[in-house]
Amino acid sequence: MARRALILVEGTRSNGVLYVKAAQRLGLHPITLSVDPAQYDYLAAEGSEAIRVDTGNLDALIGECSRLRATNDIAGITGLAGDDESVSTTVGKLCRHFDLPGPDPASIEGCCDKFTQRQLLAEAGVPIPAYRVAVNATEVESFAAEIGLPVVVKPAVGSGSIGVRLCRDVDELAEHTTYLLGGKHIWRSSPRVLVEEFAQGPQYCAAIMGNEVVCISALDFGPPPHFVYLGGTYPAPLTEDEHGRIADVSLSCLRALGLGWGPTNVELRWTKRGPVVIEVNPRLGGSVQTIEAAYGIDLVTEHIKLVIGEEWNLHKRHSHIATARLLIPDRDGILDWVDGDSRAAAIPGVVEAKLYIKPKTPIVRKGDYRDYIGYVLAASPSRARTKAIVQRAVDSIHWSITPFPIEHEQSAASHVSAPAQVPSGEG
Ligand SMILES: Nc1ncnc2c1ncn2[C@@H]1O[C@H](COP(=O)(O)OP(=O)(O)OP(=O)(O)O)[C@@H](O)[C@H]1O
Repeated sequence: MARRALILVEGTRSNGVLYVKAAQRLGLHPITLSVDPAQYDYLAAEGSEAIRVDTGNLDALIGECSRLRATNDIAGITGLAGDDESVSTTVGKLCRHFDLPGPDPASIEGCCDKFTQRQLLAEAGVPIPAYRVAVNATEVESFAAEIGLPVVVKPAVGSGSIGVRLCRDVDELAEHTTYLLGGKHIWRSSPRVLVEEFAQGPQYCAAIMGNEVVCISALDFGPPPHFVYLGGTYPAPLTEDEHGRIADVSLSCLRALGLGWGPTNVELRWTKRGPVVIEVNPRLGGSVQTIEAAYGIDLVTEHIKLVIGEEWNLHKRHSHIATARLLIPDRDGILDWVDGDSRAAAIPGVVEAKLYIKPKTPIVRKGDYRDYIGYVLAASPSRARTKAIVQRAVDSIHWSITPFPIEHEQSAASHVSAPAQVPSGEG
């Protein structure tokens, strides 16, 4: 009998290995298709099959999957869009081609362009920040003046907070516009920049499967002008009324965007006018392990079940308070040493403590999700206890970074302006 294969198009540093392992647990043979499989360390570490394919090219993917069908029963296909969200649309089309369960590619495409997404949400009356799309510096400047500073300026297509900045005055605005439009930012398509009202208030994220809000978390970010994701807590401390309003707005996004198949993540901020939608992503967020620690639901496994046409089970097995904390280096330079991960992992209540970096690695912070060097996840039945456990774990991890010599420091300084973000860092 042919083995049952799960095709994974591309991967991610956070969720990729979870998909590979969950597929194996479900008795499936995972096969990753990627433009560069070597970028995913877990494939070699797990000995998981990978094939080099131009995943930006639908015909190439169809060709490879057709070839694989000779020796495999393809049970399902799904995509793990890392930096390149167009993968999700291509995967939707690939599923349609092979008549396999998958999301609507047109809805995914609309969602992945932040400007189109804003337009669709605005038409449906979903609360969002004021926004404009600009193609040159003059437009950025005049739209920012129209909206009023501070504004958030970001690429119309992108993820992981790459190129997203808070511009509080005209100098920051000019500097970031030059960064985005002056050749430093890498554009996959013609440059378009969103200029948005800065929606101020605590940030939440609704994790949705199908049309069901599974849970809502509170998210933490590093200091402005960057939006470096620092972690999140499940469930968010919300009243029933606040929870209901966030859930309602999140579900209205699904209707506006034609989503509702598989996982969706809705990020919102609670502002003076209540919940305002920051972004809708048609995929699982990076918090699946935190959700599992809080509720005992493995959303990766449940997503794969949907992808292969099986029934999922979103039943919560328990209800704990789970917090994930990413460790961000406090300065640029060469990492001399780092330790304490096993000490942190041994603390009761710590689910996982990991370091992603080895000594002698140069560190140049970028001001986005790529900056994290470690991770701590803790859970307990009480909010205060979880908070204390996370703090103890973070405090157990130490490192030392020697700044670059002066000539490097000057060139590095142009990428960087974030101060220390994790109090546990050495020095
Ligand atoms: N208009 C805004 N008002 C307030 N905060 C914003 C706004 N736009 C973006 N942000 C902040 O910047 C972060 C990243 O922005 P956004 O989600 O648009 O970018 P992204 O690159 O798609 O990130 P991700 O893939 O993590 O969702 C948001 O999570 C939010 O904290």
